[in-house]
Amino acid sequence: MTPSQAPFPATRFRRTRQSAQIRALVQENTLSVGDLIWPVFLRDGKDVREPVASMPGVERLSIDKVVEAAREAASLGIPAICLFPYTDPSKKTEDCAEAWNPDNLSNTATRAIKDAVPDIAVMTDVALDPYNSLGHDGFVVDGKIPNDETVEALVKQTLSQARAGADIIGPSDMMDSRIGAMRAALEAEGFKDVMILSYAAKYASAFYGPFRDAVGASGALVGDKTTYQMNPANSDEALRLVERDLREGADMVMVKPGMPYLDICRRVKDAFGAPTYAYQVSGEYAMIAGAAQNGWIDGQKAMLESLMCFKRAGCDGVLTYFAPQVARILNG
Ligand SMILES: NCc1[nH]cc(CCC(=O)O)c1CC(=O)O
Repeated sequence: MTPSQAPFPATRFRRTRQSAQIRALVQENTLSVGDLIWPVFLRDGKDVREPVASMPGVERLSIDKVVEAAREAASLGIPAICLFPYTDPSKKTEDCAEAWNPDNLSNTATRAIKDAVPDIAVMTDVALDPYNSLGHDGFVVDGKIPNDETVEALVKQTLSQARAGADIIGPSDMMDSRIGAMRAALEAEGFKDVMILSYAAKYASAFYGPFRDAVGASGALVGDKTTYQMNPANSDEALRLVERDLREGADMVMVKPGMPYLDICRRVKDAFGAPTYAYQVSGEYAMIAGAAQNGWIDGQKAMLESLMCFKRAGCDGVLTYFAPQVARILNG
């Protein structure tokens, strides 16, 4: 499209900005509650709400509390909640077997939410890091992360989540070929309607720091994740990964982190037109919430602006820790 306009003064751009009513008429994008996926942190116990120090306003919730949270989210109109477990360190092992335990925290919470709150979609996380004593998303063998052995484990984890009732499976591990393997296993077990939202373009990012605190993986992690997560310098590679994952059967794709990667969101949406999501990650949340707490920015305005920008960049939706807060504002 080539924008065309008459020269000044026939064209005065400020004419279409002169009042709230006129600005509303020419607004190109909208943010709505239906765009939100709410990531929440789980922990064991009962009646527990435990603040996450590096994410002001975010708490780890025991299962009874997460059911309450899901009920509230559903009543606000939030379509999906995404579960991340804080695993007791005594359950973390090098073989990561807790990841596919049918009764692990994530699967137990999924069943509890699906029972009590049928009208919210449950998304789960596929990766070994919450269960790995070495903190990586895959197995660690001789200091390396073996791809194919890890994919076998991710498939077991996927099936345990589908059996627990997960609606959307979110592989965040960045192993090659996992989408195809997961899709085939889901199909073979009759889970034809279980969706896959692939973390297709996931970058090795410093913005995940507070999340690793929240799930207790910071202390455990040996080394970094640069042999499987993407180099922040790359953009063409993101398109190749998205194409690969769509061809393997992903229903939806994600770019992660969000705000520093809006150019990737736009390229992905333009190139494939697939349902495209961004993850406004823990460090992005912490920057806004932390600055707001100090009185350095208007937290509410910054939150709304940041989320609108994802829509402008072509995203169909956003995973954001701000979901309930923003839903309350949007609902008036
Ligand atoms: N499988 C790990 C995982 N899943 C979601 C996040 C980050 C989310 C956030 O920072 O909010 C991470 C962190 C990582 O890759 O180390």
